[in-house]
Amino acid sequence: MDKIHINGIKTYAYHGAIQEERVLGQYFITDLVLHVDLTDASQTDDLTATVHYGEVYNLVEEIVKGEPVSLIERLAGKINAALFDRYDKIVEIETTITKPNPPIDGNYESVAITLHGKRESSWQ
Ligand SMILES: Nc1nc2c(c(=O)[nH]1)N=C([C@H](O)[C@@H](O)CO)CN2
Repeated sequence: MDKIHINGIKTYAYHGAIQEERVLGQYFITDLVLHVDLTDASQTDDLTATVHYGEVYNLVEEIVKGEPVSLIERLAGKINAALFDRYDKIVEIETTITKPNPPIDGNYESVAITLHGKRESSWQ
C-alpha cells in the first residue's frame, strides 16, 4: 500500500501521568504514516483523490493541544480515531508520539510509542 508521511509535528502540551507534566507541559513530537491508495492521485494530479496532509496536520495539532490525557498511547488513539473518522481513504495508520524530554532521569535520547491502527471493515 502507498503511504503519506507527516514527520516531526512539534507541539507544546500538558499530557502525562504525573502532576509535574500537567502543570509545566513539554514538547510532543508526532510522526504519522497514513496507508492510502495513491494510484488515482498519481494519475489525475487531483488533490481530492488523496488525503491533504495540511488538513491532517491541523487536525493533529488540535488534538494534541486539546484535553490532556495521561498516556501517549491514549493520545495516539485519539489521533487515529479522528483520522479514520474524517478520511475514508485511510486504511491503516501508524502514529508515533515522542517525548523528547520526559521527567525521567537517565541517559537516553527520548521515549516514544507507535500505535498501529487498521480500519475496521464495515461489511461483515
Ligand atoms: N508506556 C508509557 N509509559 C509511561 C508513560 C506513557 O505515556 N506511556 N508516561 C509516563 C509519565 O507520564 C512519564 O512521562 C514520566 O514518568 C510514564 N511511563
